[in-house]
Amino acid sequence: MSTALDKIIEYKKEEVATLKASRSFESLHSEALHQTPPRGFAKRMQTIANQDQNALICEIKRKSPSAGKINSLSDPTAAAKAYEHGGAACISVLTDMPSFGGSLDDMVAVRNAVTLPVLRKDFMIDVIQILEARAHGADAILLIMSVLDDNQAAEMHSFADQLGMAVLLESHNEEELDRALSLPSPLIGVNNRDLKRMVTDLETTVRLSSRIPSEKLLISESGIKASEDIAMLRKVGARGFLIGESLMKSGNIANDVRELHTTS
Ligand SMILES: O=P(O)(O)OC[C@@H](O)[C@@H](O)c1c[nH]c2ccccc12
Repeated sequence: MSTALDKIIEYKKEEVATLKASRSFESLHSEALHQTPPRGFAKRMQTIANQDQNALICEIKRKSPSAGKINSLSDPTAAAKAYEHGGAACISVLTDMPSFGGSLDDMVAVRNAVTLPVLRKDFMIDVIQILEARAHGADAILLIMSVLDDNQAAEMHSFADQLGMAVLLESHNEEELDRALSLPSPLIGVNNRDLKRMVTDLETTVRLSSRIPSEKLLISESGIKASEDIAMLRKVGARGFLIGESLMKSGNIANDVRELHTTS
């Protein structure tokens, strides 16, 4: 049976083919090299985590396969500024249009509106998407272990390294996590949401946490709504948190970010 994730990967392959047909690797590469330098995404996450505080990656998204419509968000920069004021470490912007209603234009606008490092959140299956991300100013990318084999993950990781970008490695089970841990990035995301079945369970972070060595930063992703969630996840060592839906639906984003940021 094909899952929501399978469908996304199918149209990503088409998007990549369209991109390759419209842009040469060389011209995109030169654009990427002429961009404003990357902001230190991993450094900022680690500095905050090392102070025993919560390093929040706050996310901009309009809709999702699991939640449906979240926020019509006529101006994503207003939310981004509120994230910054509330004390977010970094910002993630969904750039996938069909399933999440986002775009590279959103990401560019957000990055121009804040001083925080910005992650291009999309389904990366080819190095050209990383080049495209940097050419639009992205400071970091997400690599989802379940959609990449070891060779692809290693190749894409080192390509991002060469461009000076940070890499957030996402896993959802033991096998994916062990593969992520063998790569150099310190940013180890555990997605509490099963992208195949679209069910979310914070216990995923709890279960996988013991496998993560102390030199890596555990970032718990998805389904985080309240201070109690953060307090529980901190107990198993998480100091990084990726939060979207609950903040996008908040009536006072900056306040909510501040509360989550300072939860101990
Ligand atoms: O909106 P939430 O439940 O707070 O989750 C944010 C983020 O973790 C989620 O958007 C996400 C995590 N990994 C992904 C991969 C692709 C798309 C989306 C995601």
